[in-house]
Parts: sequence; C-alpha cells; structure tokens
Amino acid sequence: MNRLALDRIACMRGGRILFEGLSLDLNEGAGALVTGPNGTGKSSLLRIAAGLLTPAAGSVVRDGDAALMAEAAGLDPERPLREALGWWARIDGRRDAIEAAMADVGIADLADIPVRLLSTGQRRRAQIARTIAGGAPIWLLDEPANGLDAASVGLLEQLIARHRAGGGIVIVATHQPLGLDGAVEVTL
Ligand SMILES: Nc1ncnc2c1ncn2[C@@H]1O[C@H](COP(=O)(O)OP(=O)(O)OP(=O)(O)O)[C@@H](O)[C@H]1O
Repeated sequence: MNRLALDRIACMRGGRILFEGLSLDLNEGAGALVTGPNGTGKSSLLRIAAGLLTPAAGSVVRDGDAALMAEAAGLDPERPLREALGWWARIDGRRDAIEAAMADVGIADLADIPVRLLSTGQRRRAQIARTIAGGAPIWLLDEPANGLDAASVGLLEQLIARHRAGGGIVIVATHQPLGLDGAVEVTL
C-alpha cells in the first residue's frame, strides 16, 4: 500500500530553520497542495519527501517509489523528445509507457523534435510525460503549472486526478491556483 508520511519535520537551510513541526500523512489517492511566499521552503519540503534532503528533525515514511518533478528538466536538449524520454524510461524499465505518456500531455506530435527546440510549455509537458511514464506512485511536483497555458493547466489537473484515482499520491508546490479535490492544504 502506497503511503507518504512526514512526522513533525523540521527543515534547516543555511543554518536557518525554515519550518518545523510539519506533519502530513498521505495514503493512496491523497493529495497535498503546498503554497507560500518565495523562499519559505516549498522545494525543500519536496526534497525531504523525496529523500534527497535530510530533515533537521522528524521522520519520513515512504512506501512506494517517488518521482520528483522540479525545475531542471533533465531531458537531453540535443535528442529528439521521444529518445530523451526513452533514456529515462529505460532506466525505469518503462520503455513501453512513453508513447501513451506523450499522448496524455498532448505532445505526441513533437516526438521527433529535439528537446532544445521545444517551447517552455512544451518542455514542461515533456516533464509531466516523464513523470507519468516513470510509473512511480508518489508524485512530488514543484511548480508543475509554470509556463503552462490555461488548457494545459486543466489537463495537468485531470492527470493528477487520474493518478490519485489509480491509488497514486501527490504533493504539489505551486504559486498558481490548481484544482486538487480534497487535497490537504499546507501553507509555509
Ligand atoms: N543548498 C542550500 N543551501 C543553503 N540554503 C539553501 C539551499 N537551497 C535552498 N536554500 C535556501 O532555503 C530557502 C528555501 O528555499 P526553497 O527553494 O525550498 O524555497 P521555496 O519556498 O521553494 O521558494 P520559491 O517559491 O521561490 O520556489 C531559501 O532561502 C533558499 O535560499
């Protein structure tokens, strides 16, 4: 059973406590929406949830693989989109998932275009496709709506809802309003 639980987490950055006493218990289908001004620790919280940053206090229980989608796209700019996504899918053992993931975010027709030629929003959609194709049950999305047009934001909301309906868990850090039904709201 997938689960992500943070228990009384404190986050220290550069010798300063950004937040403390933060608890979240997300079971299958759950979502959390993290908001707050610049620099309050939203990205740091996602990194703690991913296991990439050690909290100054508290504990993290993660049952299920986590995918962190952050600013750095991690897609080879010189490769055509399909191959750039394929590189990750091979590592994840999920080569078969690429075509459907590209179709999910409406970029199937860009499969042969080098990543460096994609627009900001297309690149963001490619990142979402990478997250979908990876198959991890726990999604940690850092500003996923940045650069997306209104229609793509709606699509993102639907894809997150589908992921949760299938038993997935999501934490989204965002400055933009995003519709996540029944999500726990965390303000930093
Ligand atoms: N590696 C680091 N070493 C020291 N301080 C850091 C490090 N990474 C981030 N910080 C500091 O931690 C604070 C929180 O950063 P973080 O990126 O988590 O904030 P955020 O809430 O996601 O901000 P934004 O809304 O601008 O994306 C910032 O003051 C930042 O300068």
